[in-house]
Amino acid sequence: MQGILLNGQLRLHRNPLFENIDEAMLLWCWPTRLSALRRAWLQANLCKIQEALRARGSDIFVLEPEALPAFIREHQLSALRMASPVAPEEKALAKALGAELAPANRLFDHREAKGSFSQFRKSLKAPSMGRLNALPPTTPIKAPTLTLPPGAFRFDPGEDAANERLLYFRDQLLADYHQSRNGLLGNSFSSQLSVYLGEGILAIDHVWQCLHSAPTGQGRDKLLDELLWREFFQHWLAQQGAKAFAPHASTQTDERLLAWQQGHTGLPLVDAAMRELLATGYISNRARQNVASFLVHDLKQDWRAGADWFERQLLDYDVAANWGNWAYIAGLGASTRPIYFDVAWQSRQHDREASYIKAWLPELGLLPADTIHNLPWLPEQRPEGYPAPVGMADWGFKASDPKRV
Ligand SMILES: Cc1cc2nc3c(=O)[nH]c(=O)nc-3n(C[C@H](O)[C@H](O)[C@H](O)COP(=O)(O)OP(=O)(O)OC[C@H]3O[C@@H](n4cnc5c(N)ncnc54)[C@H](O)[C@@H]3O)c2cc1C
Repeated sequence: MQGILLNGQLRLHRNPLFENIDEAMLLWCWPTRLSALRRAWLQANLCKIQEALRARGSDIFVLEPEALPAFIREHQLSALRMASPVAPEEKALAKALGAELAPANRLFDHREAKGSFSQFRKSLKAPSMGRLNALPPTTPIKAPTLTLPPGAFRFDPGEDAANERLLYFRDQLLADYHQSRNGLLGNSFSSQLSVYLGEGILAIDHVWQCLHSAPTGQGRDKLLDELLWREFFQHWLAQQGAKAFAPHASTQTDERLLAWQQGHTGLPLVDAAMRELLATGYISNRARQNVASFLVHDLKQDWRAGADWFERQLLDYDVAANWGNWAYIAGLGASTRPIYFDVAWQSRQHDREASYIKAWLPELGLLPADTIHNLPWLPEQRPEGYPAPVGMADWGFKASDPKRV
């Protein structure tokens, strides 16, 4: 019998891994680097899919990665099918296991992504829509029952919840997305579909088709563009291979990395975002850009330490989107010019009333928004318990090297 590894394609519907297979052992392997929160989120999604698979006479075996070879031997699996990987580590694993590769959660097969995003975008025609409605194969042996982790998540787990969010976003939020997308606080400023796309709980072609079917407008066009950014990084990483993880000029990390990770840098926007990330496993794109730029360009820490931290924390972790965006900001990726986010300016621009900052940093609750944004503070303005800034490259930015945003 064959084995099917569901990593990256963790869903029942439109799953190319199920094509032309009636009986198979369905497997899923834990990633190696992840926080307790991300593990719990994945476990909640695995519980959902196990329930749905069992209702169809199938099941899922969840394994630690080192147990996979023994499992294959023990159950005498004749072959292993998995989604075509993009990152070198997963490619090596697929090769070692002699896996048969099925399409990954992408809109296009191999595309050139060597130049800029706009060049990539211009080269695209309409994405190919899979017409897959293969049923999951039956699994003859019952797997251990997975237990739902305690506690609630910011997002509802499972394929049904993912589809509900997709439709809600299309019908209620998409039209204004071009205006709301730089928001920081709440669940309405963007689609928040990344938490379902990361592990393939939603099929990307289904998402594309669904959002494309909405009335045309700036919100819809901007969102479709973002899906192409996702696509761009997938192809970029596949082409870069190990080069995508190359060190920067700075390979240092020091105690400021820990201050950044824990949200104790003394820069309110950065601290709010990093504490939100720790608490919920998700932050907005605007927040990600700011904290990444701050770590690399202001704190001069090794960009890979930041990407590695995000890898562990993000519920929506995606190897290509994460490492691709980090490299991009560091100036090592698709853009060779580093991108510098002026956190003080960004903070005023995107959190005018400081409501995001105050939501995550209650110790700043009594400070007027103007004071919060007027950085650097005088020592007497800093509330007790809130740290002094651990560093900012240049409070009054000179128009020198990195591109300022
Ligand atoms: C440093 C850094 C690390 C990131 N790490 C990840 C990651 O691990 N996983 C991840 O999915 N995204 C990552 N992103 C991209 C982006 O921040 C998230 O996709 C987005 O914030 C998720 O929220 P959303 O689904 O509401 O996005 P929306 O704004 O609603 O966008 C819709 C979808 O488009 C795609 N998308 C949007 N922006 C980008 C982008 N810049 N790059 C690639 N795809 C994009 C995502 O699939 C997203 O779900 C990262 C960005 C930065 C700057």
